[in-house]
Amino acid sequence: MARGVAGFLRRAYTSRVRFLLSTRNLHSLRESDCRSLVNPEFDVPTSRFCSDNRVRVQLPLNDYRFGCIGFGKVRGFSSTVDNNGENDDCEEEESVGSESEDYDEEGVINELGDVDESLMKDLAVSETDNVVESSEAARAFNARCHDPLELYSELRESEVRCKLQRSEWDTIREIFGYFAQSGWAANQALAIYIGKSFFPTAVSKFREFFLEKCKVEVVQDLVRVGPTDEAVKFLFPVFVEFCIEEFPDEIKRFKSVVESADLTKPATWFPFARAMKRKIVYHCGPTNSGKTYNALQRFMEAKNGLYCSPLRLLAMEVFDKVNALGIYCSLLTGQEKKHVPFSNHVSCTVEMVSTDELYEVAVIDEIQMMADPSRGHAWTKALLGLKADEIHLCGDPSVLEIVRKMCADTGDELVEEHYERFKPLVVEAKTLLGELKNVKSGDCIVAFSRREIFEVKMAIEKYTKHRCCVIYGALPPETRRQQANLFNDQENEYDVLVASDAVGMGLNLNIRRVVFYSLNKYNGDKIVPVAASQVKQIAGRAGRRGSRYPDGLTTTLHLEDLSYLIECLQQPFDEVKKVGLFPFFEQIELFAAQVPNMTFSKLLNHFGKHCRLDGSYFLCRHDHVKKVANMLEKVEGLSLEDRFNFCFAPVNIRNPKAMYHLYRFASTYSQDMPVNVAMGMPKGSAKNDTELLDLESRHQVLSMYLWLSNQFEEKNFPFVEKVEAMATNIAELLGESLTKASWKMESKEEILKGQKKEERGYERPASLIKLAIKRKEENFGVEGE
Ligand SMILES: Nc1ncnc2c1ncn2[C@@H]1O[C@H](COP(=O)(O)OP(=O)(O)OP(=O)(O)O)[C@@H](O)[C@H]1O
Ligand SMILES: [Mg+2]
Repeated sequence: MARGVAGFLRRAYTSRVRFLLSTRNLHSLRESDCRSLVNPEFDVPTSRFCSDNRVRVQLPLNDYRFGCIGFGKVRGFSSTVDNNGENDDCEEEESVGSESEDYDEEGVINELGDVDESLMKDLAVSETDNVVESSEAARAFNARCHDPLELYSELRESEVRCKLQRSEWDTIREIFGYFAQSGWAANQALAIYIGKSFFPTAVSKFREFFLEKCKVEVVQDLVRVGPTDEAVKFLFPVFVEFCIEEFPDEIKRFKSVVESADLTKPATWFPFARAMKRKIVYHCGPTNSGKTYNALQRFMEAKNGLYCSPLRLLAMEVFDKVNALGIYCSLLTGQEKKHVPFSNHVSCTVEMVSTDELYEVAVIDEIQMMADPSRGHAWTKALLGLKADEIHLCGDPSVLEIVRKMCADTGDELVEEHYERFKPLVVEAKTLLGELKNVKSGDCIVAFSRREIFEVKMAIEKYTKHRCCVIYGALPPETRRQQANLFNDQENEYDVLVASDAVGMGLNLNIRRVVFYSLNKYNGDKIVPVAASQVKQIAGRAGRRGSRYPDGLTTTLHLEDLSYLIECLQQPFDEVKKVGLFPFFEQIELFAAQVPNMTFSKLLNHFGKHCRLDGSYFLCRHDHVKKVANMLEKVEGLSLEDRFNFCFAPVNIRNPKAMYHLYRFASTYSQDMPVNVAMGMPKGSAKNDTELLDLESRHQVLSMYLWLSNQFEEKNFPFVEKVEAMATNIAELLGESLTKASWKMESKEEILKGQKKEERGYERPASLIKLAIKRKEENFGVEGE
């Protein structure tokens, strides 16, 4: 018995046939009636009469069909409808080879690729309530046997314009207005490749046509029904016929666009991986349970292997660790390629995964990142595309179910290994009672903004004997590593770490206790509570096996945050329903050919609007790519591929200096000239926050240059060595600056000096003291911007 979408399609379809039957008597039921349901011109069904006087409609192989906007694997079904149209007499059967069983209703997606619940609702309503039959006016209307197809033919041939009264005219206008607003009709129209953007135009032309040609009695019947769903459902088949005849070019164009934005069945994008018999081992468990350790054991045993890391820092950590154990291993990140002679092992960042090489063992760390809204596609691609006999996935249980599903799709063998934490993480109920002077040696204070991090560091160093190292996202990995080493090393006075969520993934640090300074975070748009999964990840840095403090503790600075911390730690992992995807350049190129003369940013928008995805996948966010694309619009002479590469360069779009340099790189490149960094070296370490920010952004520019040098030819980016040396020096200066940092953070006014208000993006939270007072007053209200 078909379930999910197939069943749903069948219900929707049967209901439609029933509707048709309810408007006609048996003797007038013809093949063309079925054609009004699904048009053969668009590869939809063939229909025929059976000898038992029943009409059988066979839906052939196609994914995008009338009556349902389902994409994907449903290969077809047949529906046999009894001539009296009654439910009990309805016989349904599934065509041979239907794959509908493993499909679910999530596969019903709209033009934007989201599940369209209104469609589901609409169709469910048409199934259960049979609106047509429930309405008096509609029944009378149907009784008059307006066959939509016949009506259409009549309208086409008619040359008389009927005379309408003012009130009739108004009602008809309302009916067409209602039609144009109908989500149901817009969704249904997609099946004949009338896109949502074209739908209103099509309806408006249809109205003109209808009013021009229609017979007065039909109009009067319609007026009686009024602007209702019944009227829409009656008019729709006529509209379909009209569109097919009137807009063949638009339909053809939209069909090509839709087909070229097809992201369904991503497993089939990697035929070599599909040809292999891969074994997937899922190391599934909470933080600090030995997942990565065990996967790496297998990696090191193999004759060749690939380790895919979520962070450059972690890729470096594995690179160092594995080489130290005598296994030659190279390093590959967007910015650096360190080839170790005779190495058969590679430690890389997940974005750098090559699906061309063959490996015995590959490790994909933090596999739950497949669900990351922006970067998820890199993990999905690695899992689907890696050519490795054995792939070890390390991650929490949130993606276990979807990995099972993906393995069933790819035909890979899945072995699950479940882990428990080495030691339970203990929550300290006392908290720091709002006083940073209560910090202890081995504490890691976690804050979610750069300003908070420095305020905490300054306060601790001013009021206690402790010294602090800092780790946050804008620091180069080399500096983060230097700070982590400084903190891990017991031979110095740096015994407290102040960090952002940049410490959250996989790192092994000598942390005794993780203290959340706050549990709110700016998400690029507004301030929101930190997600439970992230809280767990970060808290899981405390008490790592083999560290100085194998018993982990966690708590908050403020007592009022404690309950949220406990809630997060107790929450089971949410099951991930969808994982990220993003098109390859070749797919974008194919799509671009269908929509010529479109700017790159519009092209990406358009792709996002029209792409088709299976129910288990979502299209990753690419807002920052679009922002870069907009900026680079003025740069002429870049090929689509060049533009694609420049737009994906790692750049902080809120940093005008970095954006300026990216623009300059692209325009120099477009003139086929060697790209230079055109940036001097600072004289020494930073003496204040402005200088520190300057060092950070200089490093970001250099890092971007190195990344681009790996995407383009050497002749275009010839100064790699010089830039590498500069980047190393700046990372060192940053390290020095951080260890010496003791300046007062600048006020908001000072920071804003020379910067327009709207450019500053994130408004940093108030100072430590002000924030504490505010919190007490508000009793931990979540603040938005
Ligand atoms: N069998 C083992 N023998 C010795 N040390 C181990 C063993 N298993 C794990 N460790 C050590 O325990 C620490 C945590 O292990 P690991 O990094 O593998 O945890 P994890 O489950 O991957 O955590 P996370 O989810 O935070 O990445 C590491 O320092 C690792 O070297
Ligand atoms: Mg790990």
